[in-house]
Amino acid sequence: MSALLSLRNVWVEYGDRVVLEKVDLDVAEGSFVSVVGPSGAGKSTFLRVVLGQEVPTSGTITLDGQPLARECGPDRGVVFQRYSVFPHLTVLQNVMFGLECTKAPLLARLFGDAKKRAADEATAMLQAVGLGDSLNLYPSQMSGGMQQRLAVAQALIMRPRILLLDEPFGALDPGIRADMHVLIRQLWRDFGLTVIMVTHDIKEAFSLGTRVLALDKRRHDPHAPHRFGATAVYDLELRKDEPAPEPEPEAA
Ligand SMILES: Nc1ncnc2c1ncn2[C@@H]1O[C@H](COP(=O)(O)OP(=O)(O)OP(=O)(O)O)[C@@H](O)[C@H]1O
Repeated sequence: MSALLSLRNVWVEYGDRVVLEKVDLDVAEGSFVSVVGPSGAGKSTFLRVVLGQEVPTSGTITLDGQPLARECGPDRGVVFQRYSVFPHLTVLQNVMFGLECTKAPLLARLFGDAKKRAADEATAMLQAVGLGDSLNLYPSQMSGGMQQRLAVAQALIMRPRILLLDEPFGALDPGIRADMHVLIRQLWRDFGLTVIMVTHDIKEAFSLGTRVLALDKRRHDPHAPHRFGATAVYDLELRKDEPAPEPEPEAA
């Protein structure tokens, strides 16, 4: 199967500081790639490059065989650790906003039948993430877990080719985090998603991912720690089909 996303000899450097070096990677459609690595290894930089927020110093990235567009389009969805929802919009408006921006780029507003169709589509997506009863709430009226569900719905409504998750559950309490694990696996299966998730939680990386990628420096110069960057030092293909079931919570 040809790769959905390919990185070839990708380097990211800031002045004389090398953050990523020689990253070569193929991500198959339908895979769930967990990215782990020590703090400062360049995991978020890697995501920003795939998102298009950052242009690599050298190397090529293709999505569906095409060079990655400079600006992030609807082909890439993203959910960050901190809530990226609009506080002044209701849950439903937050999810409709992306559709309105795409379908009515000048006004970012839809009317009549087009608006009704967008509302129906957004409502269905909100039901899929478990917020079907919260359409008219504002983000400030919701828990952190609910806001992350909303952020996931916002990303998925654009039907991205690839979903990027940057520590999406890092700020959540353990119980809520477990609920989010169940949700994201279900969405991954139901929507046939391709996911790249950065996490500090090794257990999370292995329980959710079909593949675990570790970014770290292969070479280290103690006299010039910035001289070498991180690359994929481990690349473990776990399962072809679907992740293992969520482990039972540990007894207190
Ligand atoms: N715009 C920038 N200019 C200079 N250095 C940068 C820039 N962005 C990131 N860096 C450096 O690149 C390195 C990698 O940062 P990055 O945030 O990608 O690491 P990370 O693995 O995601 O870290 P963490 O796990 O702590 O979130 C860090 O040393 C950081 O200081």
